[in-house]
Amino acid sequence: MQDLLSLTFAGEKPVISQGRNQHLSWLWRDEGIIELTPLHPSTNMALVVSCGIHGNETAPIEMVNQIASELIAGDLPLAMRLLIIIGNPAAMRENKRYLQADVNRMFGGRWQQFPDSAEARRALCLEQAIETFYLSGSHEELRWHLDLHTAIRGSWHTRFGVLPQRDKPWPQAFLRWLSAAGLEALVFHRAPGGTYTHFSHHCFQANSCTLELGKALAFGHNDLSQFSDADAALRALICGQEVGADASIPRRYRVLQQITRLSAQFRLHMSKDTLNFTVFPQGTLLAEDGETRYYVQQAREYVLFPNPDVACGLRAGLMLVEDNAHNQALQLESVDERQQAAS
Ligand SMILES: O=C(O)CCC(=O)N[C@@H](CCC(=O)O)C(=O)O
Ligand SMILES: [Zn+2]
Repeated sequence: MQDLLSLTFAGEKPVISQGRNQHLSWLWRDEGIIELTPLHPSTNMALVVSCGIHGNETAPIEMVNQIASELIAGDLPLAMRLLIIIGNPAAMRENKRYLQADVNRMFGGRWQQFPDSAEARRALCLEQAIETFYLSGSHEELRWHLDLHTAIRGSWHTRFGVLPQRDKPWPQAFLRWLSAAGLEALVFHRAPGGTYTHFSHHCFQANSCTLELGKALAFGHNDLSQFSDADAALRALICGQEVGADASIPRRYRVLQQITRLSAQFRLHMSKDTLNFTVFPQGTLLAEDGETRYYVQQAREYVLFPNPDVACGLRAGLMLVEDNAHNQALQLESVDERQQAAS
């Protein structure tokens, strides 16, 4: 089979839509969606790896495509059922985050608010792909979903994870894998949302994480060596190998407030160069929108995903606080120390 990315980019299906090698059988489920089934499973995990939910976030697409090619060629063993997804092929062809509306705000049925939109149809297709995949396994299967993205801006933490809202602690094995993937920070949402990881976690109890790997660049301009730990951890997971326990422990942040763009009057008081995880002191005016003003409430808050150009009603930024009381052995210096040193 021609590789997943080339076919998806060309809007084509493989001539033969299924096949097998000494390790696995594979099935082309839909545009950019391949299901792989091991002939000799060694774990009871069902793993979804998605990328390209935003069409211009190309580094994870390149990384996942390489792994998919090796699996299909029989060069990589497979330990578990695996669903590989390129999320928004139409936007990917145009090197755009989205064409009409952000697919990663549409999950959990929110796509119904966008009648006649191709991206709403894709969101429904992506929901159904996960549902079919998870529900076709046994009840005992351990479900994981890794949704690979890149950030629009540079970040004080180059690689980080964003976890959906959950009322109990995340399993240690999952957190250990996220550390092994080279994530410097983990951000914990405190409210439900329309992302793919919220959907897979809340509807199917998957261990789900949005991985942010560097900054969005066009195909061919990515330095994948920055993500070698994530690549190695993904390959180890897929092959059923344990990841090492010697990785640095990621710093933890939780979402304290969301800045929402309410109207055309919205003004974000940050420069285009403000990095993710930049710290702001208490009382700073962050944004205003008519009568509504957003201030830093706690002694210090860190901004994530500041973006004044989102559609009205959507997130224009998140404000975070550090949450590291439990972390006895943090090996990374805090971004405050690095920001002080840089100023
Ligand atoms: O850099 C940005 O502004 C956005 C990068 C991105 O696409 N992030 C995801 C995070 C999803 C989550 O909260 O889990 C998104 O905005 O959809
Ligand atoms: Zn993204």
